[in-house]
Amino acid sequence: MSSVSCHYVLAAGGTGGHLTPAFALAAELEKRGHHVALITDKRGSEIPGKPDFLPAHVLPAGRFGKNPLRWPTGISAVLQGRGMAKRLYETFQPSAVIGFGGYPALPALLAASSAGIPTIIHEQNAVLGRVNRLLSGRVSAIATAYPDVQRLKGKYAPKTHLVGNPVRPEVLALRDEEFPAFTADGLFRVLVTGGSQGARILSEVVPDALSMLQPALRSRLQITQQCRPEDLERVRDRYAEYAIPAELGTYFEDMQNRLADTHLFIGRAGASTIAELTAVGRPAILIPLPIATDDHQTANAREMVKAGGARSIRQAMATVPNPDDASGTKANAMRHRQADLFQKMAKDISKQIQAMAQHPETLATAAHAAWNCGRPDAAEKLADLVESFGATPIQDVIRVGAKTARGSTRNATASQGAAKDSNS
Ligand SMILES: CC(=O)N[C@H]1[C@@H](OP(=O)(O)OP(=O)(O)OC[C@H]2O[C@@H](n3ccc(=O)[nH]c3=O)[C@H](O)[C@@H]2O)O[C@H](CO)[C@@H](O)[C@@H]1O
Repeated sequence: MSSVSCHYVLAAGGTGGHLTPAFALAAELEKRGHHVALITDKRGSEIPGKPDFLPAHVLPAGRFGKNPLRWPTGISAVLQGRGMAKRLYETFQPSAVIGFGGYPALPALLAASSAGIPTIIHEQNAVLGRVNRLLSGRVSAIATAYPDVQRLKGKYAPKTHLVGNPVRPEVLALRDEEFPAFTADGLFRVLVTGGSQGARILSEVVPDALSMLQPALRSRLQITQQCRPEDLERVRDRYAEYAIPAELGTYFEDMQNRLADTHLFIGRAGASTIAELTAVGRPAILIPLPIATDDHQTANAREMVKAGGARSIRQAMATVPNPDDASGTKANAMRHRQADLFQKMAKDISKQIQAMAQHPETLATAAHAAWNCGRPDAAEKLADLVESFGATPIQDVIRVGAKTARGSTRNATASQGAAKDSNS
C-alpha cells in the first residue's frame, strides 16, 4: 500500500454492472487517502449508491450500433469526449485512469493513453466486452474477475491480473456469517432477481416452478421476487393462486438483508450477481440471459456451476413476445408453443430445486462450494494494482511531447511490480 496521496479517475458506463465495481474501488482508494473522480454518462451521474465523495463528470455517450450510417455520430461523440477528458486530466492530474467498460470508458482511456497516463481496464464478465476489447492492446494493465476470460488475447497475459469483481461492502460483510440454518424456523427462503432491470422470463416461469415442488418443500416456501413493474400484479396473483407467500418489488435497495436470509437464489447470471452470490456463499439456479453479448452470462455462470455451487438452466426462447402484440391463428400457435416452452422450463427449474433442497446438507454443501468461488479481496487487489502505477506522484505527465515515452516506461515498470503482487 502506498503512503503517497494520488489522484485517480475511474471511467464507467452508467449501468449497475459497470458502476458497482467502480464504486467499490473508489471507496477502497478513498479509504487509502487518494482522491478519486468518476467519468460516466448521464445515467451514471444520477444512479443511486454513488458515493458522495465521488464527483461525476458526464461525457457524451458515443454508441456504435449495427447501422454504419450512425457511426459518424458515434465517432464525433468519442472525439468530443476525448477532448473533455483531456481537459479534466490537465486540472485533476490523475496518476492512472481505470476503465470498467461501457461507452464513456472509451474516450476517457483514449485520452489518458495518448497523454501518457497509465491506464487499467477491469473486465467484470468471463468474456471481454466490446469497449475493453478495443482498448486491451493500448492499456498498461488488464484486471479480470475470472481466471479464464474469453476473447482476451493470450499475448496480453503478462499484463493481465486476476483480481475478482469488487462487491458492495455491506454485501461483503455477510461473508463471515453462517449459511442460514435451513430448519431454524421451518421456512425455505428463495430470492429471485433478474439483474438491475429485472427479467420477464422469471415472472413467467418461477411461480409455476415453485408450485410444482413436492408438498414437504412447497409448504415451507417464503419467496422474495424482483419483477418488472408491468409484471408485478400478474405475479402477485399467481402466488396468491398457489397460496405461496411472496414479497414482490421492482428493485430491492437492501440486497444485503435479502441475501442474508436466502437459502436459494434463482435468477440471471450478471457479473455483480455472481460476485455477490460467491462473496456471501449462496447456492443458485442460474438462467443466463440468452441474448447477452457473446453469451457472456453463460460464461459467467460456468465457474460456479463447475464448483457445485449452482445449476444453470438454458432459457427456452431468446425473447418473450408481449402476448398483446399478436393476434390470429399464427399468433395463437405461437402462444401455445410459448406456453409449452415455459411449462417445460418451469418443470426443469422445479426438478433442480427439488434436487438441491431436498436435504439441508445438500444445500449447505452447494452454499460452501459457491463461497469457495468468491474473491472477497477484489477491491483491495484492484486498488493494489492501481497504486502500483501511482506510488510516485506525477507532476507533468499531461504535457505532451516527452510524456508518451515516459508514460510507457512508467507503465512497464509499474506493471511488472503489480504482476508480482496480484497475478495469481
Ligand atoms: C441485462 C444485461 O445486459 N445485464 C448485464 C449488466 O448487468 P446488470 O447490471 O443487469 O446485472 P448484474 O448482475 O451485474 O448486477 C445487478 C446488480 O443489481 C443488484 N440488485 C438487483 C435486483 C434488486 O432488486 N436489487 C439489487 O440491488 C444486484 O444485487 C447486483 O448488484 O452488466 C453486467 C456487467 O457487465 C453483465 O454481466 C450483465 O449481463
